[in-house]
Amino acid sequence: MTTATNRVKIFDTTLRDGEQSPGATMTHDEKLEIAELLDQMGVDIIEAGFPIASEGDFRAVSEIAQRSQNASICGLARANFKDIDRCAEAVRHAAKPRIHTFIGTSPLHRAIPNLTQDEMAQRIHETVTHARNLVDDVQWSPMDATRTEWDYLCRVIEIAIKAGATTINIPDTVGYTAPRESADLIRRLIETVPGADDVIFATHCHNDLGMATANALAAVEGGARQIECTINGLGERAGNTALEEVVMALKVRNDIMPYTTGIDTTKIMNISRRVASASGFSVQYNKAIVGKNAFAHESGIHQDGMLKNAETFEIMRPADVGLAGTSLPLGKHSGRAALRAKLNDLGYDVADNELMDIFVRFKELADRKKEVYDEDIVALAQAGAAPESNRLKVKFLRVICGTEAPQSADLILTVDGVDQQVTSQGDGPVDATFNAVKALFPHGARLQLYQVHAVTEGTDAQATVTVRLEEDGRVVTGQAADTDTVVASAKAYVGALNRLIVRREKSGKDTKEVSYKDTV
Ligand SMILES: CC(=O)SCCNC(=O)CCNC(=O)[C@H](O)C(C)(C)COP(=O)(O)OP(=O)(O)OC[C@H]1O[C@@H](n2cnc3c(N)ncnc32)[C@H](O)[C@@H]1OP(=O)(O)O
Ligand SMILES: CC(C)C(=O)C(=O)O
Ligand SMILES: [Mg+2]
Repeated sequence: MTTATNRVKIFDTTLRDGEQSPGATMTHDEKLEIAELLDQMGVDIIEAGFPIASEGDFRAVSEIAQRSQNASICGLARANFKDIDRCAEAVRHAAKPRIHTFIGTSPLHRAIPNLTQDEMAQRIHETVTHARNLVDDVQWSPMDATRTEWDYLCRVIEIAIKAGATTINIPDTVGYTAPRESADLIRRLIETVPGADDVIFATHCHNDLGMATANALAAVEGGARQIECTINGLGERAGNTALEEVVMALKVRNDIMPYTTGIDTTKIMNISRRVASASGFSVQYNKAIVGKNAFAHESGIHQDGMLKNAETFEIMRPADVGLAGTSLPLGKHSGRAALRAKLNDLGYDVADNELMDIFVRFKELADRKKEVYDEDIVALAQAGAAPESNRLKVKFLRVICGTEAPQSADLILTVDGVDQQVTSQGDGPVDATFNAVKALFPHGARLQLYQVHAVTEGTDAQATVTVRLEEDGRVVTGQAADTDTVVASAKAYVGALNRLIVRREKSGKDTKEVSYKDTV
């Protein structure tokens, strides 16, 4: 039975082994919701808890058993009648109930209850027989199988099969094995143990050495037809095999691993997020399949490739795991192709020279900012380049501010191509800066509006500053964006003055009357 089929059963233990992670406890309602999602996504067996562990675990397993539509519902039990009876009681309402009983068979684990090999063998015979008298579907696990002596492992597995176990799970309890050994172990057990062909062999791997997924897949190649796993790889210590990883590996590399599962992979992202929020274990950004960056590309060369052909840098489609699409976040490593695509998305159809100008300012911004958001790009596109014809340009600004007044601003303003410098004081850094501008470019315009708007969230967000000036009925507005609010303020103010100069020229007013402060 074991290897005759290429269908691999998925046994999810998020609610049992996953919940054993310190700090990952889930509420009753969260467990019911996650079980429902697991059932809907096509998991074959849900290990819903350890019924003897607590009243809460018992209640969760019983209720999940009653509600489950498709999956077998399994509970865990130690090798004693009390645990097994409690487990049977919890799963009895399931359409397909399963008892999973286990005992540690390695020398280290045999020493804990201080049982001889014969005494433990006898205990296995009695407990599996007892479980099988209660339900038809019994899974037995020699805990720490990968550190159990070969002969003894074969002996106890044979006993469990003879006592009625229908699934033999081979746990790598402490994440000790490696892929070749994992495959060989299952293959040799199936070849050696009498009755092995009548049961399903399962693999249950932990990730202590980061090999849980590789070991589980290798076990399948060795003949295992059930993978025990958890959503997001949640589980004891470094976690268990991640469901999403083995399922997607079997799907994407079906050419070399021709096995199938019953999982609807488009439900992966949703359940991953739900488990993350219920357990409080957020998913690391670079986690395979479900990490925030698993389908995100920031580097220009990758983004350019993705825009031309998504297969260049993605081996699966985001939709296959339930994601709306690939994301091409803009950052310091991005190039023009992605910037243009983003501008187009945001409704800006820019000519090549405009793109070049925005790109230069975008790179300046990206060098200072962790992430460049859509709103930042809009701000860059709207602020526009300082035209070459502008008579005033902010070249340098340094402000001293803090609890001790007065605040001061050291400004170099390029006026008609000549750098002029002044240090001014004011009531706050913006006031000091505006005083400095006024000192270098005296004018009678009245400040009508000064407005600061944080473009995005975070302390490194760009500020967009709007300055509106009025002079002789002429109203001009300047706008600028920068991660430094005072720099944005200076640029917006100077931008408004440049527009004022243009308006004066257009209205025929002699600009010569504008006197520039002649200082260094
Ligand atoms: C590899 C795994 O994931 S194994 C599953 C681990 N999960 C858990 O332990 C979570 C739930 N556990 C619990 O709530 C508690 O440990 C309980 C309710 C099961 C037991 O609690 P307690 O009776 O207070 O025992 P405690 O946890 O201190 O020690 C475990 C006992 O189980 C025994 N034991 C451990 N595994 C097995 C087993 N497979 N079969 C029989 N007995 C076992 C130990 O020898 C020890 O027995 P002792 O009390 O006679 O010394
Ligand atoms: C209970 C068993 C199967 C287990 O979780 C392990 O050995 O890791
Ligand atoms: Mg485990």
